Formats: sequence, C-alpha cells, structure tokens
Amino acid sequence: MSSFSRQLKLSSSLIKRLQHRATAAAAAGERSFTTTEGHRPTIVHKQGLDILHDPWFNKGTAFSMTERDRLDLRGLLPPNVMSSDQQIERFMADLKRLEVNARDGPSDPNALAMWRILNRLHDRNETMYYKVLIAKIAEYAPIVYTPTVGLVCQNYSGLFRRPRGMYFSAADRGEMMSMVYNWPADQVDMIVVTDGSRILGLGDLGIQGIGIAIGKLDLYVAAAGMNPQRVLPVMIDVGTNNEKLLKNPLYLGLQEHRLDGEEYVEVVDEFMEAVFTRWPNVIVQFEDFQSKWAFKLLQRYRNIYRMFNDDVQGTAGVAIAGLLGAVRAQGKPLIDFPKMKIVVAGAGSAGIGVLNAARKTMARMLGNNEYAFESARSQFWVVDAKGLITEERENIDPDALPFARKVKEIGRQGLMEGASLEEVVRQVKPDVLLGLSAVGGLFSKEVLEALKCSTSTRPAIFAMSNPTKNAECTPEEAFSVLGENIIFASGSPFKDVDLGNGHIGHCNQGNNMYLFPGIGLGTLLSGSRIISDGMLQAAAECLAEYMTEEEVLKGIIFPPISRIRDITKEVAAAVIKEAIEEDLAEGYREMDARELQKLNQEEIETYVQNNMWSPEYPTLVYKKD
Ligand SMILES: NC(=O)c1ccc[n+]([C@@H]2O[C@H](COP(=O)([O-])OP(=O)(O)OC[C@H]3O[C@@H](n4cnc5c(N)ncnc54)[C@H](O)[C@@H]3O)[C@@H](O)[C@H]2O)c1
Ligand SMILES: O=C(O)C[C@H](O)C(=O)O
Ligand SMILES: [Mg+2]
Repeated sequence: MSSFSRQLKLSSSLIKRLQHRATAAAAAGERSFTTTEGHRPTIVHKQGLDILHDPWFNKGTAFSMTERDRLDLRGLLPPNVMSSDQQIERFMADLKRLEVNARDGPSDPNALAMWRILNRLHDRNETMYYKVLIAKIAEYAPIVYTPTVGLVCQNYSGLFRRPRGMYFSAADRGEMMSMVYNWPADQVDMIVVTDGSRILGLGDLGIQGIGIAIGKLDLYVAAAGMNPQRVLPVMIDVGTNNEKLLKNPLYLGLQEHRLDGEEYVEVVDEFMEAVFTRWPNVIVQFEDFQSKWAFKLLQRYRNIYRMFNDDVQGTAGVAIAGLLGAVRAQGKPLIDFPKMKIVVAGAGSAGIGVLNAARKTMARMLGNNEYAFESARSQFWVVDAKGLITEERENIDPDALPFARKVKEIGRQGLMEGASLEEVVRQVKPDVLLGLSAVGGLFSKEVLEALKCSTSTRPAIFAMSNPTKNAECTPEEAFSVLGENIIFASGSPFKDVDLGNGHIGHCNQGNNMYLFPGIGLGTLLSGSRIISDGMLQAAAECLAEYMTEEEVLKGIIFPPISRIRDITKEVAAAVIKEAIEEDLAEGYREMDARELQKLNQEEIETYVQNNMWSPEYPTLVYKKD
C-alpha cells in the first residue's frame, strides 16, 4: 500500500503480490495474459465496394496491390498505394488548411467544420480515425468531445448523415428484445446511453443528445483502447420537453413530451433487459440524464447490472482527486482534507454526487464512524438556484437534504436560507469554491472578490460546468481577481494564463474523462458483475496519486490530456485490483478469476496494456460465407 493510500485509510490488504509469478508462468507457458491478435489475418465475407463502404474494414488508399486483387478492389481506388502515415498527413493538411483559412481564428463554426471532417473520416475508415485521434488527442478531444460535442448535439438534426449507434424509442415498447439483434456485432463491451434530457449544461436536447454518447465512446476507444467494433452509443428517445425541438420540422426524434413516472421507468427497464440479454457482459454507462432520474436509475440498477452513472460517480471521483490535489498544493498533508471548507454551487446530479463522495472521503479519514460522517457534513455549504440550502427550504430535494445547513449554525455565521453565493463566500471564507451549476459567469467579479477573504493559503476554484460558455468563470477572471496563488480547474478546456510576470496561471481540466474510460476498462477486464463504491474510490485515488509533488506545487492537479491513455491504463489497473480485493473479479476471456488473483501490480498493468486496442490495419483475406 502506498503512503498515499495509507493516509487515506483505505482498504488495507489490497494486493497479495506473488512476486515470482510472472516469470514462472511465462517460462511454463501455462497461460498468456498478452493477447496477440495483431498479426493474424482478418477473415472478411465481403468484396469490392462493400468493403470500401464498411468502416470496420476499409483502408482507403492503403490497400496493397495484392489485397486489391484478392478483394476485387482494382479500379475502385486511385492507383497510388499510400502508407497509413501518408494518409494521415494528407488528412491533417486538409484540417490545417481549414484553420489557416478561418479569418478570425478558431471559432465555433470552425470547430463544427472540423467535427464534420473528422466525422466523415469516422464513417469511412475507423482505424485511421482513431489513429488521428490518439496521435492528436489534445487537439481533437475538444472537437469530438467537450466543448464542440455540445454544439454538435445542438445542431444534430442538421448534421446527421450516416446513422451511428442505436435508437430505442417510446414507440418501440415491447420490441426491444428483438430489435437489439439488429445491431451487427455479436460482442458489445461498452454502451453509453443517454435520454438526452440534460446534455452538458445545454438542457434537454432530445434525440440530438446521441452526440454525447458517441463522443464519450470515442474516448473509450482513444483513451481506454476499447475495441471500436464492440462499443455502442444508444439514445433512449422518450420524447423531449424542449419546445423549440417539438416545433422544428427537421427534428429527428419523437415530437411529443417526455414520458414520466412508471411509463418512463418501464422503457428504460426494457432497454436494460434487452441489452443484457443479448450481451450479458456489457457495461452500460448512463450519461446526461436529468438529475430527477439519474439517482433513481442508478439505485435501481447498480446492484443488478454492470452499470454506472458518469455524471454522478465519474464526476465525483474527478472532483475528489482535484480536492486532494488542492490540499497537496497548499503543502499540507492529505489528512487535512476534512478541515477544508467547501462551497458548492449546484445541487444537481453532479453537485450531489461530488458532495456525497467528498463527505465519505472525509469521514473515512476521520475514523469511518457515524460521528465522523456527521461531522464531515459541516464542511459543506450548498447553494442552488434558490440560494443557500438550509433546513428551512420548502420542498427540499431529498438528495440535497443531508447537506442542508442547520438554521442555528448558519445564524451564527450571519447567513440565512436562500443567502446568495456572494454572501455565502464572504461569510464562510472557504478553501474551495466548486461550481456544477451550468450557469456561465456565476462566479462573478463580486463572488471572486469575496473569495479574497478565504482563510486558505491557496484557495481553489473549480468551474466545472460545461461546455465553455457555461463555465462559472474563466481562468483569466479567476487569476486577474485573485492573483496567482490559487488553484484553478474547469470542466471544459481553457488555455493557461500568462500572468505577465514570467509566471503562468495553470488551467487544469477537471473533467470526468480522466476516470470513466478507466472505470469501464477496469470493470471489463476484471469481469466484475457490478461496479462497487470501492472500485470507484480506487479509480479516484489513482488519479489523485498520478500527479507528482512537484507538479502539484506548481498548481497542476490533473494530467494534461496528452497523457490520457496512460492515466486510463493506471485507473483501469486500480479498478481491477480493487475488484480482486473485494472478491468481485470473475475474469475476462482466458484470464479467469483464479489467474487474476495471482497477478502482481506490474502484471495487472501489463494485462491491461495488452488488452488495449490500437488502431493498426489487419491483413484481410476473403472467405465465402
Ligand atoms: N466537469 C465535469 O466532469 C462535469 C461532470 C458532470 C457535469 N458537469 C456539468 O455540471 C453542470 C451541472 O450538471 P447537473 O447534472 O448537476 O445539472 P442539473 O441541472 O441537475 O443541476 C444544476 C444545479 O445547479 C443549480 N443552479 C442553477 N442556477 C444556479 C445559480 N444561479 N446558483 C447556484 N446554483 C444554481 C440548480 O438549482 C441545480 O441544483 C453541467 O453544466 C454539466 O455539464 C461537469
Ligand atoms: O461531458 C463532459 O464533458 C463532462 C460531463 O459528463 C458533463 O456532463 O458535462
Ligand atoms: Mg455528462
């Protein structure tokens, strides 16, 4: 156990290391946890144009002459055979041209145009698409993922060309169990499903929300090395309450108001039953469901299906890692975390998820008993659209109730029910101001000025709402009001700030993308039937631990996105270790539960690494059906 884990008082005997295991097993050749699919030819049952139109097999101009003969492709392609590197070079030149040509630099229409070009590549050649994405993840994640994916969802009815993923609608009730067989893949490892009801901070986008499921799965492939032939984006279309979409003749979804209550649950139940019947080993990530349903569905399914909610659980883990980073950045020991005063703006699925996880982490550090849990509660002040939440709040949301401040207590602090964010910050003088409100600019100049009273030596600001225009403040705003001695993180990417004195104000991206790919991959490779709190906690700790002391002291508390494949590998390994520890790991393919238990830390990482898909063209051979 690392000293880091010890400080957190975590599950103790996590790994029984069998040091001699790797060499002995390799020498005996008794098993292989290295999958060597790489050089075997892939059998195809298609020829000619059918192959060129099939993104799973298409190589475009990279088909060799012998392959062109074998697969009846002669004459269907320009004669010059290109290497995959040449293909990428040509493609990138095209993309760059667009950037150079844009008169006023990168802008929304420009980002959308880049998305279109990448999407077309995705349609015609998946291998090349993911090669580009992995090689240039820092450049293109903001296009295929947050923030541009938000714009894509808003415009999806216009952008839609070739369908991607599956749509289950309220009109399909009773049919889902058979419909699910229309998907061509016999194996699906990962589903990201949304009902489009709360896409980023953009509200109800109905069926257009499928874009977010596609974007998340792009990261599953690029960061976690999930095989793109085994991922499935899903939209559950139960209608929309977005009046504009209801009236838009070009809208692609059901033009009726959202189902609610039992009827809604029945649709989601039927979908879950259908996908787990066809693919019993699939993992389902719930994404961007409105808070009203996010918690209920999570509670309903998490003990019977392999599923998690990214907005509630992934975000919580990323925030915990960030909060622990903020403690370290002050040069304090982690055990000081329970002393932090934290103001959270936003009490939706993300805010409440963070609050619950932060409270549990503090309680664990304080002795993990009821008293510790109760006393941790008093470290949080929660402000929502109606102001500070106290026990006096009428019709209080049951999920927010545990964080409602006691009236007496806040009276002493000079606060009252519904107090404004600015007042709360001024009176509480918090160490951390964390926004998951979806309200752009909420951390106004006045709020940031109030934070100057913070009792912390290095206050932290987490403006976590997405996309960019919904961020509670920009890093420029934060650094210009509060000076350089702060920690800053945002949900969407911003550039670092030049502070003008030769110093840089670091802008961290605090986004659940640093956890969900590793949670999914670790769950898959462990073979755990559920995703436990312990597995999620292990993922969060791994992320927190990833940054070095030196980086953290510089204010860098999250890794740059260029390291996302590496951090994902580590997170997946941490999740597997925890699943083994909790006796949940049932194994994956040739790696059964007993074999898994024999792996030491290094072997688990090798096992993960060897099961991460990389975009390389396989040699194709034709075989008649
Ligand atoms: N960075 C990340 O990884 C990450 C992860 C999940 C969600 N998010 C973002 O968090 C935001 C919220 O997501 P959610 O699912 O919790 O949404 P939600 O709609 O369920 O919750 C929003 C909350 O903000 C509150 N709010 C609204 N106006 C406010 C105001 N003026 N002051 C204070 N609070 C206010 C609402 O009352 C509500 O409690 C979205 O923008 C989403 O993109 C970011
Ligand atoms: O999608 C993201 O970028 C993060 C998060 O899941 C969100 O809903 O904002
Ligand atoms: Mg989300």
